[in-house]
Amino acid sequence: MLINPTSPHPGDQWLERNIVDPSLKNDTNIILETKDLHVYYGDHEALHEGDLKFAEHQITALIGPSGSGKSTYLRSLNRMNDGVARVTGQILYRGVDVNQPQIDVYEMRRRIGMVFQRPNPFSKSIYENIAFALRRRGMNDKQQLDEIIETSLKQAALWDEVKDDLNKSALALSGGQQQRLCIARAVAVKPDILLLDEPASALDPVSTGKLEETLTQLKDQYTIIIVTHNMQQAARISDYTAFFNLGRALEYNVTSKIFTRPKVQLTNNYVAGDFG
Ligand SMILES: Nc1ncnc2c1ncn2[C@@H]1O[C@H](COP(=O)(O)OP(=O)(O)OP(=O)(O)O)[C@@H](O)[C@H]1O
Repeated sequence: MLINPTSPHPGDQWLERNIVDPSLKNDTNIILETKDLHVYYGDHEALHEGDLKFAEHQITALIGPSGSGKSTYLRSLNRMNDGVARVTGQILYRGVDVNQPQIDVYEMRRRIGMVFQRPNPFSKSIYENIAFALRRRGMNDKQQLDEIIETSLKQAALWDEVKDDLNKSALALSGGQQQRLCIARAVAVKPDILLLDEPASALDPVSTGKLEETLTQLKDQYTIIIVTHNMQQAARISDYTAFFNLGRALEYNVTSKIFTRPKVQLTNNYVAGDFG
């Protein structure tokens, strides 16, 4: 059955977006879960019906047409929408609702880190870009800082390119290197989850390839949720994919199924490039 992409209620097929992969039905490896999530910008409801579960050490891609609510959803997960949008419903990180008033937002964002669309390094050296957050957390031991900075740059697959000049300005790096530095900065504080909002959209194909390789390696240690417009990228790097349309997560499944045998016609149309 064809679904009208402009209809806010594509009927019973909504039910079919439900999680079907057994690993996601086993709640023991669920690190993050959203329930009955609604997000409003003023009177405009930008997101509704976004019930998703994320398994540990998996990459999940959020795909869908422009304005479908992917970034709104992602930014709600670590409260980046605070002061911008009103969020109702539950966002459970290891069973704890991140919107509870007693939550330490700074600590929560350390555990649920974020990398933005455009690389945003500070106007400081490569070393200081990473040391900054560590010092803020009270770490001042030079040897300890050196070790963590080296490990983080290695995890972000940037170490070999910058190890001989860590005092160089981060702004002198290429766009792709800057984005990997932002990943190094995010992983230095040992998060559990990394949220990435179209991290490759400003990068050339070579840098994009390196970034994808880096993300694939990072999933051994982190749970990754990535918004992308790039279907090939979602298919290449993600284990699970959620298709968003008109403010709802319409279908969610293992990536291979979303791209080869989606249950919802609209998902099929989107991944086939019929609209976007
Ligand atoms: N800061 C904001 N203030 C008001 N409305 C917003 C804001 N951010 C997003 N919106 C609206 O919320 C809806 C969802 O936008 P969102 O950016 O989440 O979609 P998206 O799927 O990420 O789109 P894109 O792929 O273009 O980034 C859109 O109607 C958008 O105009």
